[in-house]
Amino acid sequence: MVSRNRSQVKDHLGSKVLNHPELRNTKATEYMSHEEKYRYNLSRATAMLKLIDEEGMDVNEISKVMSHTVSGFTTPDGNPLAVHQVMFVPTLMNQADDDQVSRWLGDVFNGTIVGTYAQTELSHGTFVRGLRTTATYDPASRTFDLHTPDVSAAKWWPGGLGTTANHAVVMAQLYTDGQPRGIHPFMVAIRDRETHRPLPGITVGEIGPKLGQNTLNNGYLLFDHVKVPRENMLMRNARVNEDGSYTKPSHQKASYGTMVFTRVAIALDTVDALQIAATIAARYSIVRRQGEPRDDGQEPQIIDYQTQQLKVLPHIAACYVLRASTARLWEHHTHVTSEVRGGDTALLPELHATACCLKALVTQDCSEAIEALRLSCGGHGYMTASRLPALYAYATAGATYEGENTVLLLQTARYLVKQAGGSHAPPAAGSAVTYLSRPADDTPFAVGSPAAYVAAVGRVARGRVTEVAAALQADRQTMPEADAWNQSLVQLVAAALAHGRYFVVREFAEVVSQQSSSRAIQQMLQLLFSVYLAHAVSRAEGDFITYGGLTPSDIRLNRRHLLRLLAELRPHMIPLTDAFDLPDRLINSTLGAWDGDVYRRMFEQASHSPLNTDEVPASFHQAMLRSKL
Ligand SMILES: CC/C=C/C/C=C\C/C=C\C/C=C\C/C=C\C/C=C\CC/C=C/C(=O)SCCNC(=O)CCNC(=O)[C@H](O)C(C)(C)COP(=O)(O)OP(=O)(O)OC[C@H]1O[C@@H](n2cnc3c(N)ncnc32)[C@H](O)[C@@H]1OP(=O)(O)O
Ligand SMILES: Cc1cc2nc3c(=O)[nH]c(=O)nc-3n(C[C@H](O)[C@H](O)[C@H](O)COP(=O)(O)OP(=O)(O)OC[C@H]3O[C@@H](n4cnc5c(N)ncnc54)[C@H](O)[C@@H]3O)c2cc1C
Repeated sequence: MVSRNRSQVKDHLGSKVLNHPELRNTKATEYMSHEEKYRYNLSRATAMLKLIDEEGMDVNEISKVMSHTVSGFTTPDGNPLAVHQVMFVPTLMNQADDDQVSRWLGDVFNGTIVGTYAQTELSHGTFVRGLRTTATYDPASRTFDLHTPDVSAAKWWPGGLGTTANHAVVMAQLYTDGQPRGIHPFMVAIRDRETHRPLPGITVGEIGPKLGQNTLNNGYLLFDHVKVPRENMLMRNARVNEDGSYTKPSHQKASYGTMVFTRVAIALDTVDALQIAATIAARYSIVRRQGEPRDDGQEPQIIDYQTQQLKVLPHIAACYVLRASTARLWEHHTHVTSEVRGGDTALLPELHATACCLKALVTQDCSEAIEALRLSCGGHGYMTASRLPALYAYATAGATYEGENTVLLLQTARYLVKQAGGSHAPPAAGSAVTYLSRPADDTPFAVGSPAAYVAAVGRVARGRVTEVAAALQADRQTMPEADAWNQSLVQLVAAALAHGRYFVVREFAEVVSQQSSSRAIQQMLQLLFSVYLAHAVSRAEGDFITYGGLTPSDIRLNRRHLLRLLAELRPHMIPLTDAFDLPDRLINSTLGAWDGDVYRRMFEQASHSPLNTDEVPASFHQAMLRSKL
């Protein structure tokens, strides 16, 4: 399979990280101050960056060492250099022209330039066209004037901006020749390279605590008529010439390319967080015994409760299915990007539509799944030391950043309804939307046949898309476009998710059919796929009756089938999570260690509480006794 499926930690790079002299020794950060946590995470992030540079890693290797599996170990509270690595560097590589690349990349790679991607403003994140930071070109001085008109246009959120970056790619409204030209990227120095002080005209700082990822170092940034040389507009796509004349990009959304890349990376990466959570919950569900003793005199392992199996096992299947389909999306992105660089943008619209819906589907599924897995660990899952709260905080952030999920699903829906209505360029060979222009797959539904399930998932997607496309078309005859669109929003989102589900299951079906290494592996993949499919039907029974061709009796049969499959999967649960190849140091959970020694670990972590240092803490005298007086 694809490179991301190789062991991430037992290979050369993974073990380099785990055994690196500046990384191998970790500290518990729970009781550190905000500043101490930042310093700890930053120094580890810097060591990682040096390692990436020393090893000369390519993008696939970087994706492994930056993955949540590894970065949860290197930077447990959020990587202040993540946006530098995942967005700033790729933006320069893909949107700067060759001269600019040679001007900046040396300093980026030697660590002199540390950057961020500054797009979102206080009042605009989703609606990128509405950003209000301006970049006005003056041919006389050959400079852009970057300006923040008022506080609502302050940049707000960029990772690493708070106190780490000295440069930013700033997305701003370009004005040249007196004309607005839309959003363009500018390379802007924001802090002095030597002193790290903000440069004249720049106001910059950190935005404050968040649900999680507190050392991502998100920041704010305002410009007071900051002059930026003409050569600092990133010019691989659009250009502003010295006289102020403007050359359009080859694709109107070329400057959104970094967002597409990051959406693909997030989809791939959020599965890492799910794998960790699933491993923790699986191991804990074996160790934990509670309830009326059985014939053997022992209380039951909680995993033997049917309800617990439903809480845990489908998410293990999801790890396999989502990992494979997102890895294939990653490969597809690499292919389309090289075509776009060669000037052929034909595949870009569909890549954008697919990246949007997979990023949304995966972050939504994974954050819901991680929360279910956390609940499956009862009270102990609520403890920070279980790691489950932090994994949830990580996954749910992915539902908002890089395009809020509803908004992204609406982008996919826009593409799908155009395809269904024939108003878009026809899809290329191998496209994921050809099913919309073909008759529905009428393979009869049969419990136990993955192919029949996949066909039903396809009918749901097709039914959802064609129905909402027709409703939209009808409304357009009687009301303005924006009202017609708003009238269908909920159904559009459902259609895009259904399309995403179909994409995922078709990709996995192909992975299973291509797998040839052993019959046992083939059978296990089939079982995992069957669990995923039966669970997908059980989560959306109404859809499968309405559009998928299932009868109420099929639905009842599927419910029983799912529970039977879970019982079949249960003995394989530990090998299946062990196969994620996550050493204890990377899991970093009191509940999820390999040896299952949960209760000792819980006491051990409690011993670190500063409130346990003295038998009677000073606060007793300072607060409680005083309040009694
Ligand atoms: C060297 C490198 C190494 C690498 C590292 C490698 C790997 C990393 C691996 C692991 C790490 C993984 C994950 C990272 C983990 C953590 C990350 C850390 C922090 C997160 C950082 C977060 C950053 C951000 O959030 S940045 C801000 C993101 N903001 C958004 O996403 C805003 C969302 N809004 C939009 O994108 C747009 O407003 C819009 C919704 C798309 C609408 O745009 P617009 O109004 O301009 O367009 P229209 O809707 O009118 O559509 C017109 C037309 O354009 C088409 N379109 C739109 N976008 C695109 C596109 N991008 N590409 C192609 N086409 C596009 C649209 O479909 C319409 O087409 P039609 O007219 O034909 O219908
Ligand atoms: C942890 C984190 C890190 C981030 N890092 C960065 C970064 O490095 N750089 C950067 O530039 N930005 C960053 N962001 C900002 C992020 O990209 C935005 O927050 C995100 O794109 C969502 O935009 P918003 O905040 O404007 O949400 P809003 O758009 O205000 O969303 C609020 C609600 O409005 C709904 N809504 C909005 N528009 C529509 C619509 N057209 N149709 C239907 N519903 C709609 C949404 O669905 C949502 O329910 C980060 C955010 C977070 C949380």
